[in-house]
Amino acid sequence: MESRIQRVRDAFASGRSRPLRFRLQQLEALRRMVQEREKDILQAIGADLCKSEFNAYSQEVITILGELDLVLENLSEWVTATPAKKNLLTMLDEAYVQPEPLGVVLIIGAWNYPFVLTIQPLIGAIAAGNAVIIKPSELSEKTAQLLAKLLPQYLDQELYAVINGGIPETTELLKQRFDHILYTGNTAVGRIVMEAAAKHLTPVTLELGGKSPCYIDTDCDLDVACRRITWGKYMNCGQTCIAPDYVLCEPSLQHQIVQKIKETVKEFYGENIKESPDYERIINLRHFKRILNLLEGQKIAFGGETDEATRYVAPTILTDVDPEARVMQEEIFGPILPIVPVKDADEAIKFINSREKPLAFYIFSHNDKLVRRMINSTSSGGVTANDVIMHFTLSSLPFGGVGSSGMGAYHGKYSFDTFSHQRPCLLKSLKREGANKLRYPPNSQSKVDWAKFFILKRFNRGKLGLLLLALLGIVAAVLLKLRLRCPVSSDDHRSHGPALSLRVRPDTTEERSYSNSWLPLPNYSSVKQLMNQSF
Ligand SMILES: NC(=O)C1=CN([C@@H]2O[C@H](COP(=O)(O)OP(=O)(O)OC[C@H]3O[C@@H](n4cnc5c(N)ncnc54)[C@H](O)[C@@H]3O)[C@@H](O)[C@H]2O)C=CC1
Ligand SMILES: CCCCCCC(=O)O
Repeated sequence: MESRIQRVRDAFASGRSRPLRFRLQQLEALRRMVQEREKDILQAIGADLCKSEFNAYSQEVITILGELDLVLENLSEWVTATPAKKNLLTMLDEAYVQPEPLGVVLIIGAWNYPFVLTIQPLIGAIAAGNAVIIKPSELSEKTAQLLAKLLPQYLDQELYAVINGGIPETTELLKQRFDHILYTGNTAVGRIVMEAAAKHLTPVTLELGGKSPCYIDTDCDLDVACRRITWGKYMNCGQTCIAPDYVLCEPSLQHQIVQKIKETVKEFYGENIKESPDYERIINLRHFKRILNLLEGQKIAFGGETDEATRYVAPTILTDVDPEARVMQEEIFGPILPIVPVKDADEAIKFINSREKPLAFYIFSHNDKLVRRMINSTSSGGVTANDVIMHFTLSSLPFGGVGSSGMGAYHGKYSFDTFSHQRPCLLKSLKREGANKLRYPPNSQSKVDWAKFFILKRFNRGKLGLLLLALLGIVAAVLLKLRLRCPVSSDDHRSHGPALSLRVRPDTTEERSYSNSWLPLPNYSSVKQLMNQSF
């Protein structure tokens, strides 16, 4: 394993993952893979989770194709250095922030959406110019095998490697040094990952789980709310990290909610749910038994049927659930929806805040003020109001947890940022040494005054020189502003302005032409004179 990772590290050290052109090529190859091998991908997901091709496509493949389109369209902008604000001391220098790849990234995927949860972070890591070790979940075995077969056929084999295996292999993998680890899975293993990462001071993104609450207000269209909740709760047989875990509502709503969800389940999955191609199964026997245990001693208002042979658990609703019950202590990750009655929204807020911070929070209400109040009085990885799951699908939003539901975020530009180091660069010239005198010893009150002026923009009114300098500074700033606003002739070497002169892409680094001579400071020599007099 060590030598495998070393090969990936060597490939990264060769520098070939860095040029924008290369990154785009790899991402295009990945898109080709998804398009050309769509059938294989859908079949593997289907075999792992008993999922129809339609569902595998709309829950997983579509997300990846959308993410690839977005990244391919925007990457050239994201890799570009951003000019940074300067102060009086650095106004003649160049200051910019250049995103750079971190190095070798480890991506550990989970089984519940085995394709999207592995490939979506991979897209971000490639986009940011990294080399990647991909460790798919061993529980979604078919998808893991397919990824190990397909990715090397389309991507650079040395830079991107798939390592398959179970806990022993992952444990071994975690002993190695990486430059970033993105782990998706349960909170307990999240701790193991973070501990292993700490040994190498490796930064981590932890995409964990938790119990995502769903508050239903009395001022709400219950038909719509229950349809959306039914969709998000029973999709993938409840095995969705941001599924609404439980419902909080006033006692009077309980019965209606049960009725409406019951009707919707029939509408979605027909009379015989077991026969529905849209209803999945629990991933394995261990999880099946775990979910069964959660039902013990509970009031089942709907569903509750199970079949061990096929790992079927019917869409189920529990009512009047005691907050201390086991089903309210751990993430359910199955098709069971407990309803916990609360007096009102304030009690719901207290309830949520008394527990670990969840991955998602959902609120259904016509009352916009209440929606905002509940958002502002709670904390969670993400929020969707009047729907569930949907914030995951918007790649302009960062996706991730907070507190015990995780740390860091990804999706779209946020993935690029997660896998990049934002490198601050200040490029000075060896000239203009006079201006630097004030920071060299021996120090004096006069130098401190100058430093105050340059850095804090404060000056001692008693000192005429400084006052004059302040005026000059203002004149310089006004001139600078005017220059930025006014069009300049094309033969003027200063016509590019600061923003353009700083737009650098990784494969065109050699073309850097940031000239800092565009900055007008006609009074520089008088400033210098003044400074020299004063020191
Ligand atoms: N925040 C998010 O984006 C998501 C979070 N999740 C959370 O993941 C959980 C379900 O996934 P799991 O059953 O944990 O998935 P899992 O059993 O597939 O484990 C995830 C990964 O951790 C590795 N792993 C497992 N045990 C390990 C150990 N002892 N040491 C080292 N590595 C180990 C596995 O090899 C696998 O690649 C739920 O809590 C769910 O909420 C799931 C999907 C998305
Ligand atoms: C519609 C696709 C949702 C995927 C969400 C991934 C997860 O929450 O486990």
